[in-house]
Amino acid sequence: MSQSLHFFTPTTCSPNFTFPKPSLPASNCLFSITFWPKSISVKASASSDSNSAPSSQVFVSNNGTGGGVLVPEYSSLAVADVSSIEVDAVTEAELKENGFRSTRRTKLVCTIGPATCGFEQLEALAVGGMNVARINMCHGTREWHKSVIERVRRLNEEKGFAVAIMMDTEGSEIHMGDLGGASSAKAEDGEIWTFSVRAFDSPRPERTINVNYDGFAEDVQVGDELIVDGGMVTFEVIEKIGPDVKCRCTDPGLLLPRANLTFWRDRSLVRERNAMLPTISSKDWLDIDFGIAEGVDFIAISFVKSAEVINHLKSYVAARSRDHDIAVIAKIESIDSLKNLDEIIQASDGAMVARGDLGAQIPLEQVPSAQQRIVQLCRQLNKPVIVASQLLESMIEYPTPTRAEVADVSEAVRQRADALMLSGESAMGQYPEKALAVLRSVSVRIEKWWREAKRHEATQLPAVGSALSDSVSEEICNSAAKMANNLEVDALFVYTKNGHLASLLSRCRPDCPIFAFTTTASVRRRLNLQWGLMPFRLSFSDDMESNLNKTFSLLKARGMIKSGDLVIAVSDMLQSIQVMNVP
Ligand SMILES: Nc1ncnc2c1ncn2[C@@H]1O[C@H](COP(=O)(O)OP(=O)(O)O)[C@@H](O)[C@H]1O
Ligand SMILES: C=C(OP(=O)(O)O)C(=O)O
Ligand SMILES: [K+]
Ligand SMILES: [Mg+2]
Repeated sequence: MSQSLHFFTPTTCSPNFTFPKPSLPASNCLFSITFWPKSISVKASASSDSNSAPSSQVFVSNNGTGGGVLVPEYSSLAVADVSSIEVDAVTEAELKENGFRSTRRTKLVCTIGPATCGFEQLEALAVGGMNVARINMCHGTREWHKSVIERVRRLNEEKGFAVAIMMDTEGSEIHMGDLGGASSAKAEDGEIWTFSVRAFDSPRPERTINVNYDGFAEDVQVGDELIVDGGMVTFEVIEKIGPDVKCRCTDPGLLLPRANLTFWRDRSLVRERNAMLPTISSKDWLDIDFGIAEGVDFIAISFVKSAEVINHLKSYVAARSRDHDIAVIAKIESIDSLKNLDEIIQASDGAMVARGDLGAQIPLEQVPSAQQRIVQLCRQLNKPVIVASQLLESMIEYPTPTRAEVADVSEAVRQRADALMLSGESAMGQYPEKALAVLRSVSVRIEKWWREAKRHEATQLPAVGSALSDSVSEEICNSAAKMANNLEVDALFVYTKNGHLASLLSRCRPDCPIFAFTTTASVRRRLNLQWGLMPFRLSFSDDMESNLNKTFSLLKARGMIKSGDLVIAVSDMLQSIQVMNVP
């Protein structure tokens, strides 16, 4: 026997629309609930017939201009063409082997570098759970990045993955040159190194470092502390000779190509000049044009200072990428981005807690509270959030993580961030797949622990949109997620064209996985960054009865669901909630 609950929202109907009586008995329908502007009426009906006789449904169009009655045909569980739903083999295997409950909800982003740029290496990462591949425009040539994008795309096409591409801009940060081809250089305690804006002949003279910022020698003062990569190596400025700045190493360590540089005076970051640099440099604009032309899914903007630059970029992108949306992610990695956090996140399509540079700009002990604040705010404003940098730093060199790293990953999962990111671990480390496996297993374990402990957060999610139709969507998703937890359903199904309803469900962080059905490959890839969403590509109609029957038969044919599984479905064509057992 199956059941269904319908929530209808006549408030968004045209004025002369009249509601027909539901024709009963409906196929899988035991209850229908209708939301009226001032009252709620509940109708109950029962059917012993579990064969799929369709029900009449009242639907309300999502733009609030129309409505009508759908009487689906008696077609339903016909032979399914199992190829007409796109899902990757990993999700499929995960569902078949472990069932709904144990699927991973936290998404994983891998930075692609020399260690992972080959097709087989990329495939291994996709099989290992990579949801988003990040290319960092600080490093490598555009041709190199183009080849990575092409390989990921081929992987998606040939193997059914929905790995999204995130392009990360260089930004106007001050950084070192590329060490003349060396993979690293060791700076020892007390050594004198020269930092200069002069380009050196190759081979690079010993203990010299090129700096990309012309104002460098002018800006630093004798006595300043020069911090490489947020503290991997520290120098003290001892002398300035024209364009050359002589520094003594005070904290030894490994210098990596293009490592970020900050300088501190009297224990605080010198940022006056930095604040004058543009967020998006001329080189970044060329990279952005490249990203648009290549059809990347996300553009992450480094060193965002204000919402203005996000709005500027979003309108630029919207005017140039007509055929598919590119989401703009704000990287929170500077003092200014923390100051203007609310407006920046409000303007963006998502955010990244870029702890690498953030930890070089604020005292390290303030990074955890900043992370928590950013993650919470993103959740409230319904924007996906990525926790990035040094999650498993030691795994660049070693095959197992430190206990402290596992605790850090657990904390990010416990905060219910949408995604975790690998940087050097996957770009140039010795154990990219092992690092990914650690993120995967820690995520699954902590998520399970959270559910078992029934730690549903008490936090009330504030309203996101202001229009009535937005509020209706939010209420539907909040209610559906709550019902899913209370009824312990196996899965939530969401049918969404632009992905909005899926993100609202994800925001509720329900106990069960969310199967998100969408019609385009680009929306499917974008949804792959969001917590708990399993994105499928499927063509569907405005007729929910036939959509559900089609989905059930396709998923059953692939062994991803079975008769009797309890499912709650919501859709953005028909603002309703339906509860049913898979027939
Ligand atoms: N496309 C690339 N080509 C060469 N090396 C790369 C590339 N992407 C990343 N790397 C290497 O991986 C390291 C970590 O990557 P990431 O965290 O993205 O950069 P960064 O250290 O500059 O913040 C980089 O420092 C660099 O050594
Ligand atoms: C993710 C970060 O940015 P990038 O790796 O580009 O410096 C960071 O600073 O933490
Ligand atoms: K970057
Ligand atoms: Mg950074």
